[in-house]
Amino acid sequence: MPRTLEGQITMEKTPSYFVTREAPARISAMSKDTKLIVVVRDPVTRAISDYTQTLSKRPDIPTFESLTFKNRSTGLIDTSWSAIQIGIYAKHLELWLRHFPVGQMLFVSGERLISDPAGELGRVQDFLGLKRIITDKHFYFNKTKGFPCLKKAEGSSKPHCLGKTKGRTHPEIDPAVVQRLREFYRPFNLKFYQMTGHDFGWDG
Ligand SMILES: Nc1ncnc2c1ncn2[C@@H]1O[C@H](COP(=O)(O)OS(=O)(=O)O)[C@@H](OP(=O)(O)O)[C@H]1O
Repeated sequence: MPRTLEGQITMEKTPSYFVTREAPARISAMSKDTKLIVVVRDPVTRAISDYTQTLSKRPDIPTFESLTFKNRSTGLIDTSWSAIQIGIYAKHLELWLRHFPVGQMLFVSGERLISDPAGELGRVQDFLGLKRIITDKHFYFNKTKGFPCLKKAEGSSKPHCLGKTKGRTHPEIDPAVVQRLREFYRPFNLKFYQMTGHDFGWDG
């Protein structure tokens, strides 16, 4: 990490930190005052999104349905498959809470980041002790992309949407498999809501 002067904030983003066992101790050893921001979305949609990303690079992989189960007839989920394992947020969070107080972590809703980006970024700015510079007026909904985009990219006067790798169309998944995954995640989600003090609304 670069040196940070008084009045500056240094930010670092890596999707895998949250699920890397060594990360909490290492980050705490570097600076125990580090503020942590975690973006989470419905773990079922997350798993399908993860699969969609892999499929785009390796079109020959087995179906989502077959990778989900250790044994499809008994409904036993393969929790060693990373697309499934990453969504067990409560388990990952337990390891972080051994090193950081929960108040030093902000959990951003991936769903609200799409439905109300300015609102969710308002929470981020407050958490970081920043003025609310980014507001509703910075965003518009791009119908072609199907997502909110920036009216002006930084240092430019042109609108800016995220790239093609963000917001891909997901394949159709057998509804029974989706239902089984919802059942599987439910207790972990409820635990996660308790731990964070925030109901993300993934379980109806
Ligand atoms: N504004 C906007 N535009 C496009 N996409 C948006 C936006 N806000 C959130 N998202 C969601 O971000 C998802 C991709 O982010 P990732 O978490 O995969 O990114 S990363 O790999 O962790 O960097 C991506 O997931 P998929 O839809 O599954 O592709 C989007 O749903």
